Amino acid sequence: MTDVPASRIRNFSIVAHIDHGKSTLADQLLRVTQTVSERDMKAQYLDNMDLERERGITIKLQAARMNYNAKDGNTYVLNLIDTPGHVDFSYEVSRSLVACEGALLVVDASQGVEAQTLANIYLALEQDLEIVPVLNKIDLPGAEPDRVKAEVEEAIGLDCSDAVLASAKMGIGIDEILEKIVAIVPPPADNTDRPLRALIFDSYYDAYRGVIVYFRVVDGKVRKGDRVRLMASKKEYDIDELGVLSPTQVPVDELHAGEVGYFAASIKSVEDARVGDTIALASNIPDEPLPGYAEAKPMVFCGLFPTDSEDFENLREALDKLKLNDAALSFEPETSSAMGFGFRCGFLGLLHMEIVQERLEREYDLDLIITAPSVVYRVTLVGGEVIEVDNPSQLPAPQKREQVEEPYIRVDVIAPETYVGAVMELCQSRRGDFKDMRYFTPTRTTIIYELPLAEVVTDFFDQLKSRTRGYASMEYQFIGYRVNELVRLDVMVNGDPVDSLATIVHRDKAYGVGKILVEKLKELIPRQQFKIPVQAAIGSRIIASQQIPALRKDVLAKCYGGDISRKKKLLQKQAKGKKRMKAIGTVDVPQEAFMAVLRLDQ
Ligand SMILES: Nc1nc2c(ncn2[C@@H]2O[C@H](COP(=O)(O)OP(=O)(O)OP(=O)(O)O)[C@@H](O)[C@H]2O)c(=O)[nH]1
Repeated sequence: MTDVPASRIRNFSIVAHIDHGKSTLADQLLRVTQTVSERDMKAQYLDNMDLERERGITIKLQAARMNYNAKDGNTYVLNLIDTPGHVDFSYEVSRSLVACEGALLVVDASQGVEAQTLANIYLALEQDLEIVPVLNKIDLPGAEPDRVKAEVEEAIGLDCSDAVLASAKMGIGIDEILEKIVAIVPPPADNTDRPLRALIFDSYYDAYRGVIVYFRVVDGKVRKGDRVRLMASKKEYDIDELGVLSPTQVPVDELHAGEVGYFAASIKSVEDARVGDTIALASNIPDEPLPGYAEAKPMVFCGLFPTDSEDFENLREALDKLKLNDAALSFEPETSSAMGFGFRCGFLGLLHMEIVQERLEREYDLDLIITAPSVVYRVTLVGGEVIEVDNPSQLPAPQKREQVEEPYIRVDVIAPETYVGAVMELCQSRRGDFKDMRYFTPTRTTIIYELPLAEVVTDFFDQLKSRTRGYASMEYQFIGYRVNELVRLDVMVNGDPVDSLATIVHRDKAYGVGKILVEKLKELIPRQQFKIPVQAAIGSRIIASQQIPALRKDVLAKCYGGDISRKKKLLQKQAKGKKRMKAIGTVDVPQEAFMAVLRLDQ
């Protein structure tokens, strides 16, 4: 199985915007090459996590090896390396692209170029990959292949005269795609004589065999039983099992330069075999690792607290388990005066955060209070020391600090031109700096802004979607830290400061935010037997205040007459609120209150 010459190997990935049909096309390739029998063919074979399937997004990338009998009479080994499609994971996207020589660019012929089409294709072009353009969904009545071809040419500068017109759903154009892969994607360089260097492009934790490492051999060869060194982590292991992915794991004895496969070596956690690391032979370590290893750094943090403090240990266990399989997740214990014991967790981005939260609740049955996400601030203290603050309540007092810097991102929004005004208004209101706007067709534009990440981790994406009726797509990229006039806004409930409600805001926005925040909290915190003051403060200065009136005997009394639907709504609201509450002093505060700061526009 491994005696294929490099000239008969093609390594490629598929890049596409979400929903443009990447998984459906991958299924078809597996089907047509008979890699997976019709009987075993589950829909969307490559997306095998439940959560992924439900959300219809690809999170973990995977690989599949296919044998293709081409029209030239030769059999080729095609390695498909699946790339995750979402913005949070662009680091993983670029790792998997490094493992390839070419990429299929899949664009929905009824939709056209979207933000992630552009972001992913730029990553591919940066790696000098050969691109095979594919216009998918040509079976749809709304498909406009000629218009979309022109769009791709204009936006990316890629010749589309030869683009494949395909329908992954109907199985149209699949043979043509396979032939194009053989013709256009270059074979890997035959570097089998060099010392082993292989790139890890994915890994996952298996309870029985330890971490399964997916890799591409760039130089040299690797055999079962070899002792390997992971160059970044400097750890060494003996390979217990080596194999290829077709797409189930099939053991082999040896893999050489250009091939893609997996190994197991009783590695305890994915942290020890991180994506992007270089595998070498312990007995023959090359001078340089493969380029480009960078640790994925958490950008967004939030607090996770069990509603029932008895669940703290269960939460720790659950996080430990998730961490085995997710090197990018970070967490450490956090003690909050208001919330008790919990964990401060770091994520690559918002989607990553949502997925982890959902898993904890779903797979581990934990009832959690989640605090509003925060970015990492860089604070220079008086005296020059620089510290990182990922928890607003820990921002040192003004007299102790010299300056505060916050992370900035570049956001590329693609939208029909009718929504340009709406997009710009949103970005302006989030402290954005306008950078550029470009029409790539008479009716579609890219709008580029630089924005503080903190303004985007709130409800930016939801707002963008609702203000453009779902027609805009976006992509973001971290560009560095900038100094700003930032202050900490504290919140007091019934006179007690609630550290988990503290937030960092721009000085110019502090009054507005404080005012709306206390109004929101007044709505969200259920009435109790006594009056509850809710206040927002900067330092010792109260800048806004509201009072939650004491409970009347019958909460439904205020619903006049027979307005049953309003009554129902109120009861539902109460039932929902009851589910997740945290007692802060004598006041029960519901989950929604901790997220109130994110929804100030509504
Ligand atoms: N009509 C039509 N629908 C298609 C075609 N290809 C895919 N679809 C549908 O488009 C939707 C999205 O397809 P997927 O293959 O899940 O898209 P994807 O790009 O893998 O999405 P992510 O995994 O989220 O990145 C599904 O409902 C598919 O059935 C096609 O050629 N024609």
